[in-house]
Amino acid sequence: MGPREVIVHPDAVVLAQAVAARLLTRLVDVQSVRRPAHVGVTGGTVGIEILAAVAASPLRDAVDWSGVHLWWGDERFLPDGDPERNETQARRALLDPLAGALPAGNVHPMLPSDAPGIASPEDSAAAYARELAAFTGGPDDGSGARVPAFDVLMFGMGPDGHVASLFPGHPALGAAGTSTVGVHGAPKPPPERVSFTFEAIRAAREVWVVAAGAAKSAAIAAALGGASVEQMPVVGAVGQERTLWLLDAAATPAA
Ligand SMILES: O=C1O[C@H](COP(=O)(O)O)[C@@H](O)[C@H](O)[C@H]1O
Repeated sequence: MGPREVIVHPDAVVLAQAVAARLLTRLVDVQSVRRPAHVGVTGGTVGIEILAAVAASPLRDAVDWSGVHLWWGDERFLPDGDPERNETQARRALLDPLAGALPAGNVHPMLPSDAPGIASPEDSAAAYARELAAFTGGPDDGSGARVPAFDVLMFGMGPDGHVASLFPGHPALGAAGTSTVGVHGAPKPPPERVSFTFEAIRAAREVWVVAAGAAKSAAIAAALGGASVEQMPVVGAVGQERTLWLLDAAATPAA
């Protein structure tokens, strides 16, 4: 695992455009050497702006979307189509514009609260763990965090330093031996969520943390200053090959 790289862009609009361009370039590069590519997208303000910027970019046609699988690092445990679901927002921002290019079978949302057989965040988490394991190749021995080797796993960060739906001091931080965890009592609504575990996150080739706005700068300062994962979960989001923190100037603490 390499050192964390911090890249600062002037404002949130440029940040979203730059991350979109970076993502599209990464996909083109990956597709020149292997297929399929696996990407984890994020919800949140800047996360959805990035997806909209991807949809609006002429570079999107440089990617063969039939060779890309899209996943989510966390989801709000709500009914299908709820406007607060990360999936619903991503469909509007990116998936609907890509319809026809990105096969429906390549899109892997976490199951909503009203899906058949899903009664709890744990049910949805378990279903997602099975879906992830099906894309790892090799036999499923039913143990551990079995995930595809994500080419990019992207996360927003809350003002409290949460990443995915792993919140400071929350029991889900310690989930082990599995790729996903059901979350109850999240301090940010809705309280019930489904999240990747740190084991799943740390298996990614590249982890990108994206944050914009002055409300994030105290958490960034604490994380860069050596806060623990328990205090600032974002510090636990580390990739195998690369960890990028992509910030705007307002989120960047003064040197
Ligand atoms: O609830 C969530 O929040 C975070 C960060 O959101 P932001 O609006 O402060 O950028 C997001 O990354 C996560 O996916 C989402 O579920």
